[in-house]
Amino acid sequence: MVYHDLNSFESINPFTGEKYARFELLKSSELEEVIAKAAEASRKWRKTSLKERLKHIENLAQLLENESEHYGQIITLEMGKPLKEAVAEVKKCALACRYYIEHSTAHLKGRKVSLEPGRQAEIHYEPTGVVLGIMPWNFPFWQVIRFAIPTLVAGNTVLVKHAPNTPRSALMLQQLFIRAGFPQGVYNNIFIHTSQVENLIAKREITGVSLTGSTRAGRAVAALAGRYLKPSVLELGGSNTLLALPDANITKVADQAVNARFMNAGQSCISAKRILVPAEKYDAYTRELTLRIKKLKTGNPLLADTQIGPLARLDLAELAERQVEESLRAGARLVTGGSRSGTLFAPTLLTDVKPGMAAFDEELFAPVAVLISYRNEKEAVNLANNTSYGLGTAIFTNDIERARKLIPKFQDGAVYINEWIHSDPRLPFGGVKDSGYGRELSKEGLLSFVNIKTVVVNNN
Ligand SMILES: O=CCCCC(=O)O
Repeated sequence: MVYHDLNSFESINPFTGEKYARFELLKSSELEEVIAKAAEASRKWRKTSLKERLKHIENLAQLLENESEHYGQIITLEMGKPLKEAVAEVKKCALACRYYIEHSTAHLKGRKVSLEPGRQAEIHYEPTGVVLGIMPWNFPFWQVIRFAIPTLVAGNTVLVKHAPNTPRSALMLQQLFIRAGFPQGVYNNIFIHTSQVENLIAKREITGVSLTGSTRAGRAVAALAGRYLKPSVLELGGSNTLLALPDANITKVADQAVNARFMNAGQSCISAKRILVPAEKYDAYTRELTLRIKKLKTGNPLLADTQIGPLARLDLAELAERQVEESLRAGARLVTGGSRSGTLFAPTLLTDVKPGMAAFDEELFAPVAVLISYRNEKEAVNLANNTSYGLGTAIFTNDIERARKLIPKFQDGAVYINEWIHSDPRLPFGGVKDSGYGRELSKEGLLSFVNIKTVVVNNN
């Protein structure tokens, strides 16, 4: 197995190690040309009607729906998620397009406010210009679409800096936008090094930046956005809690916890990284989870029955291994898994995990379930909030009213009751604390990069 060179854009199959392609970084002069084209395109694109913009989004939705298998293969070969999940990811991109086709007119309508007789106010939503998206590899189509579609619908153009290990997905997305008929310069893939990002954010043409990625990257981008006064949206790491209340159905929770933790081999910000169960049911949960985790089929992500593919890069597998080993040394117990062959990480269950251990304190981006016990509700809430992250908590119980009372206690961007947390184009998505700020998707995502213009008309 080979390491990715993260200073370049390299497509390597994480299951076989086969190198597909390596792409040159844009030279400064080439990047200047792209920025100029995006700015020129933005002057025209902002004047097109919403209907015209949505026509292109409709074309894109159709391409994504009709060719989901093809693009799913590209994702799987490049970052290793099981083909079934990759195809579902592409289909979800089409769903996001369809959500905005249906709702953008209402969301962008603005509103009127009557002030005094003869005085009226209006709130207009206007595009801002060219918005930069810095996107990750774990959902290489979905995260880009989640940023780009609302941003384009609002009348902006975009530059997209994708992750260095998913350049083929990046190029396929660029092609898709061209095939869907978007004018030249509206959607721009840029292969640039992180060191080029500051100059880009500093440019007058760049009017905002959206980053999905690590908290470390978020801090760096937020500092630049602050220095150059550009609005930013940050969707960063997470350490979501899945909390089973004492009355919850153990089988149902175990099924959902395994889905919530092992999807995409655990490489998701919203994955259930800490499973909290009552102390008196700890052994039962350990048994039920172990049964399910042992059955997970690991291997070639192209095969229909594979549930856990390789991790996307060798260095990520090594990092996860280090986190598991450190947790074991600190007193956690390994119930199953724990081993690795190259990028293939065995589905793992750690129990007896406590604050202070890597498996509790750090984001574990791997197929590792972490089981924690609590003695009472207060302790459960404290444990859930005992993290720097704040994306989401899922509560399982038959007592919805009891769960409702807990909602304000969680320092999170989302609380789901009796469902594992996943994003949905109809709902705002984002976090608090080290998980970032701002929201994507739904109406809030559409308004992330608009100028909210207040207009007052005085007829007196
Ligand atoms: O790493 C973040 C994953 C987000 C996945 C989703 O939007 O469902």
